[in-house]
Amino acid sequence: MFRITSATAADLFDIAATRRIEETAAKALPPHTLMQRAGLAVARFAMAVAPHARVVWVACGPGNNGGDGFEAAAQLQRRGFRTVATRIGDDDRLPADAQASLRRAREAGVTFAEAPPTQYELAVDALLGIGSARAPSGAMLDWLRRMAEGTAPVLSIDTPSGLDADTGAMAANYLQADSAQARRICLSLLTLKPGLFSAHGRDAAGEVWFDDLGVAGIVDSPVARLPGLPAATRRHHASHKGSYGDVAVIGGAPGMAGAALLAGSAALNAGAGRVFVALLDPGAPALDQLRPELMFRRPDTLDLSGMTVVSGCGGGAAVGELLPHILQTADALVLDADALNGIAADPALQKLLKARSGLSTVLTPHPLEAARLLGSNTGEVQRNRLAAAQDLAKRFGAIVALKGSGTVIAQPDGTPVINVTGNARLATAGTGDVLAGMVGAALAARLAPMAATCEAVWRHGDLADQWPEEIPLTAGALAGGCLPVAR
Ligand SMILES: NC(=O)C1=CN([C@@H]2O[C@H](COP(=O)(O)OP(=O)(O)OC[C@H]3O[C@@H](n4cnc5c(N)ncnc54)[C@H](OP(=O)(O)O)[C@@H]3O)[C@@H](O)[C@H]2O)[C@@H](O)CC1
Ligand SMILES: [K+]
Repeated sequence: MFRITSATAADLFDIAATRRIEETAAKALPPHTLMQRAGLAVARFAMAVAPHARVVWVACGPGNNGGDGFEAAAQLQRRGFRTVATRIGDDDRLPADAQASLRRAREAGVTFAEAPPTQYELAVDALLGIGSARAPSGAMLDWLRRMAEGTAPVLSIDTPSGLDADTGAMAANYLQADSAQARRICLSLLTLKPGLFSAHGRDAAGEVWFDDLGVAGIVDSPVARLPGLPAATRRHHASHKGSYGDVAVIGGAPGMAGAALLAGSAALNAGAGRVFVALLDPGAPALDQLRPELMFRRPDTLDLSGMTVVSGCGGGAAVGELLPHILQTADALVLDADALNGIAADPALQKLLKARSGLSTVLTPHPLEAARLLGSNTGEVQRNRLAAAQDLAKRFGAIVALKGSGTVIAQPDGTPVINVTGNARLATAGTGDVLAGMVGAALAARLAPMAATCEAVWRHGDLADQWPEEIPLTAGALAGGCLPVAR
């Protein structure tokens, strides 16, 4: 059993694969073994989370997730914890494994109650796991709300109830209330699921822990993976600024120069050899006094053929006119914000983007920009972030970093990555420009496009995670805090 952190590299399996893995493992073991292991793992974990609990409330659902709950309740009761179970569902409709665990809970002396205890020190959510089929309602929803709004920690078995383990979508968001305050922990069993790390998954699951139930040697294909720590890249002593590449930031229409400067300064701090800034505002000053290293050029004077171009960044509609040239000549390319909107609105630009397939091209849309490129809407994108990012990557032959809670990095072929660094403090203007600049620097340093994007996204989120609480996180400060890709 271990905790998932930003350093964890791991495969993620969808519900279908998890069921296949469970079936194969169950066949190789005596009946009921997996559920007993699951219940024991949960009970041990519960004791570590709340060692002094006088009452543990276990809310059990009508399927095998509820079975894991009965089993955990039995184990806790046997270890001297007063355990109160509330349950949804009829005895005779329970799956066989769950029926066996229900009997064991009764034999162990677990208290079965109609309503939750008024006082408890730990709540165990065993209502729904990967079999969640619709929005929780009635007593189930009441209990989930009560847990979320209580002060005792909530331990979700396998998945938070009602969460789609494939997508992280929540059919009924019982966490939306401002009163939701409980510490949340999820113990994922057998496999780690992508929905725990994307969309609503992060908020619903809280801390994620994993127990493989002793089932090793999984042969199924993962649907995504957690990337783990970026590989450390060393700078050779005999290197020069040319070794780390040129980045050209093209953006900054009138009134938006700041976006381009943020991307430029992030690229510089992230280690690019030289950074050129081509502002689309003819009246913009040709020097940043605070960053004299940034070299200002007119967009039409830059030879993009040997450069990594970062485009978008406050480019407004003006960037659209330059995009045909950029798409056809940039050596490596990061497209963000206005560049993506320009492409979404123009089939000719889409054709030019597709024609770059095989070259280094990275798109960094937020969900609305992704929706425009896909011709769908934000709700649709958020309902299945993995699928949306993969669809975009395939459609345009590019690496796609779909930003948001659990940024998804997809490639045209190959397993996508879900990034686990970052937090809501990044939800402020300009942080996307900083990310685009960081990706640009990583591409300019000749990292492969997928690795460059994963690394930049990880570092960008990690900066926010390490940010001191008492210091405001602004995009400018974030750009200033970037560390070089290679050190
Ligand atoms: N077998 C084993 O040994 C092991 C099993 N494991 C555990 O099993 C879990 C998967 O079990 P599962 O397949 O039974 O699904 P589960 O999540 O319990 O729910 C299905 C039930 O809920 C019902 N239902 C659905 N939505 C509902 C709603 N909104 N409101 C009310 N009811 C709703 C649905 O009813 P129906 O849709 O048929 O009407 C059905 O009755 C997995 O997550 C893990 O915890 C692992 O520990 C490994 C060992
Ligand atoms: K659960």
